[in-house]
Amino acid sequence: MSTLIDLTCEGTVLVHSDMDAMESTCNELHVCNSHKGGLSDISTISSIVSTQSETTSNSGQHQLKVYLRVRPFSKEEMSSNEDQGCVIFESTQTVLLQAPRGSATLKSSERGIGQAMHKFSFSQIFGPEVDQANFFDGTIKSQVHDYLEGKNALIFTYGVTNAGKTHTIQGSHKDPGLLPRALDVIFSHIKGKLYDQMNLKPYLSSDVQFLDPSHVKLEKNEKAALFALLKEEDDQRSKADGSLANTSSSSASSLSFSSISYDQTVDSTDAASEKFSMWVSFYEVYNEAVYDLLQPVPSAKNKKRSALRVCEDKTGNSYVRDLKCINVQNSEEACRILKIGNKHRSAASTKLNQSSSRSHSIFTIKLLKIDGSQVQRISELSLCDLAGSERCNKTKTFGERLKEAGNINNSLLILGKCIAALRHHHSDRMKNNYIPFRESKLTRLFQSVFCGKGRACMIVNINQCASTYDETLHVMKFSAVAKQVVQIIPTKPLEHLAPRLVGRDGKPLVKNGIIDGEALECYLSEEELLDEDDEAEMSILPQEDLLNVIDNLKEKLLAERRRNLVQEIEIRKEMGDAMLQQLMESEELRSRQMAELKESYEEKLENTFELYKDALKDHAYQCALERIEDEYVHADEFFAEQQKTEELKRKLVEAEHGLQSSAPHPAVVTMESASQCSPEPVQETAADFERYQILYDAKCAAENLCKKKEEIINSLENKIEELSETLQEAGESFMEKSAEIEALQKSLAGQGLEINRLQRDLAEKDTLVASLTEELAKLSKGQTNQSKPRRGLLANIKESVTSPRRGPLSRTLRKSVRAASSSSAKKMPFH
Ligand SMILES: Nc1ncnc2c1ncn2[C@@H]1O[C@H](COP(=O)(O)OP(=O)(O)OP(=O)(O)O)[C@@H](O)[C@H]1O
Repeated sequence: MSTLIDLTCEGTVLVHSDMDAMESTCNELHVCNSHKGGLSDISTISSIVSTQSETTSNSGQHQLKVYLRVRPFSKEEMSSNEDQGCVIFESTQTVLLQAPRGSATLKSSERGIGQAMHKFSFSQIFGPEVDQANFFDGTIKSQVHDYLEGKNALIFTYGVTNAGKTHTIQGSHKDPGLLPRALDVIFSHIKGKLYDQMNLKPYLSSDVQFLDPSHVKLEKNEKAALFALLKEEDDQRSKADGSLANTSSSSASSLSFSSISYDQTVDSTDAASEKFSMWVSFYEVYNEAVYDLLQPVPSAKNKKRSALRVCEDKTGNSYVRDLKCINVQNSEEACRILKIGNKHRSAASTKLNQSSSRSHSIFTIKLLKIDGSQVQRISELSLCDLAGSERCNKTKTFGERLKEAGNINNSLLILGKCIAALRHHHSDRMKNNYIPFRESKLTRLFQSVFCGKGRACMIVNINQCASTYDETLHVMKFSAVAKQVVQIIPTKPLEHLAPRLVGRDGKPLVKNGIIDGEALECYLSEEELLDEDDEAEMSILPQEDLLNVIDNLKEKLLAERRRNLVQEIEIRKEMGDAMLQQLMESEELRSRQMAELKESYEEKLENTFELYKDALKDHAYQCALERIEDEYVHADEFFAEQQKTEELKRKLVEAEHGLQSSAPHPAVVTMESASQCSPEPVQETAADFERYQILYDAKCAAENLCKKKEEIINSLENKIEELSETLQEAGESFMEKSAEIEALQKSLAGQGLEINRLQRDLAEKDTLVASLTEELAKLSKGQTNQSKPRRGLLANIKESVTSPRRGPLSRTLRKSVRAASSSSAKKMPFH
């Protein structure tokens, strides 16, 4: 019976002090479950998570909302037997995953590693029957309302390729997804309150720039050029296709809002003088580079798109430098922007999805609330369609696709690490928990939201296909961790979150309500800001504190190294076991094959021998039969004839005797001599003569018959002689065949010897495997015993800190620590 693993908040809570929680095996989880009561940290986290409401609490803590969307099977999937009941809906919040036949999960569970069934819980689960409208209502609609009230939000989809992420975010012409629906709600709210000028534009992460008329003109031209580009491309396409229909590979390329009705349910308390200005941008993170999707793609083939830089402003919030931000006046314009961006998005056809998004795309909507000439607030809503989280083998990725997959996996790995670290962050804030936001572009862009600038919400997309079960399980484990993230959002907006009005040069225009001509150089480039900040941070710390920091880091590094070592040992052990198992299996297979081969050869040889023997017998028999048939005389007839001949011979002898005793010769007896004799003897002599004559004739006939019979006997004797010759020939050929058989038997014996030799080889290989295993065990033992810390990087750092005479301390220290932490982080594989 399969054991169930509970990944719900109420059941097991994943407990990992490190960031490799994504790699939690089912075994570990199962252990957690069975020792629930024994681990204090489990119950602590569990109580925080389970008692805390998912909605806003008084303390401003929000559990990250994680929604699950299960897409329906396609016709092709149904016909290829993908439906094997892998996903079982338990309730609107819990779902069971059952490993199908042939999946790696099932195979592992059969070997005693992990379980075949897993239970997961979500904020809400949406089955295949849920349409786009209901999905929007049940997920981000309330967040869009909050956004209209000035709260920032980030919505991102996560899942393997072909799971329905793009469908969820963008949807199709007939069935629009979250983004068009969110735009609809926003525009219905600001309808009639649109700020129709373009002179107030979002600047950096959360400020507003005042544009003079010449720049407003530039903005207008840029927007017109962008829409003209779309028209041009559409015209070209329709010329090529011969139709006006847009047949872009992206499902959302032909979006429109025709099927959405404006939602008027948002209560508006805004004053009549209040206006709204809306600006959108659309960009992608592809192969760890950021590209503006609203930037025309260079037509020349050898010309590359120019990548944009991710920078941070004074408040530490990330923004994409030089990203186009377009003012939109209605939903149709926003839709056209989305359409343009989709055309430039990096998509490719993979084995699993005809049009697979190979990048993370982010559509950002910035809403400015303007009262008179004052910008009261700026809020930001971002919808991120992450690239598929699949591993390379499933998608049959090679070359450029493989590089993409590597980058996709890496950024998702960092996202996973950040989420795993954030999970403990709310309860562990004072412990200076390191969250590796800076390790990927994607997480740098998400950082400010995860750190309290707004609310994040994750949508997990899965399909129910048996063939992608293992990947889906991985996604679900990721989401189980994400669900435990608690965001702390200040109930009152921080001072620095209020937008500042700046000029074209980025200098603040208003100070205490008055435009300040003495602008400050406060928005520096990323490097400048970072270097200076870090220098300051390090140099102002007293030496003692620095030593404490070093000790702390050293401890972390040691813990990291220990964990890596344990992981490595486990991997090595697993590999060794797998190798051994494989060798044993192949040996068994080979010896079985040998035995079968031997048996089949013997059988074949025996059959051939029997065949030869039978053929020989048959041949001899046939020859004999043919000859006998030609000359066949029945034995009875032969004996009867022989008897007759004997009888005649005997009669002849008797007649001859009779003749010799009565007269000299019947032929010389004359009539005179006959008349001289008494009448009685004369009569007797005539009768005798007649009798003798008859006997003589009979004798002659018998002699003829005998002659004939003798001839027959002679011919029979000849035949017998021939037959014995044939028999002799057959005997000789039999001898030849026997010799052949003997040779075959000898070759069989030779093969037997070869088999013995192979078996000896196998025995040698066995010994080799045993010695390798022993070596592996020794190696593992050696590594475990290698606890003695080496005098490494941190010791040197520490020494350099304690020594006052050493050079520029802070820079060296920072670089070393960065290098150490990045190298240790690199050692931790996500997948
Ligand atoms: N809820 C749904 N109802 C009906 N069809 C769906 C649903 N979700 C997805 N699909 C269909 O499934 C296919 C794959 O979806 P989609 O392209 O959105 O996947 P994806 O996860 O974005 O893939 P990738 O990561 O490769 O871009 C599409 O044909 C889409 O129309």
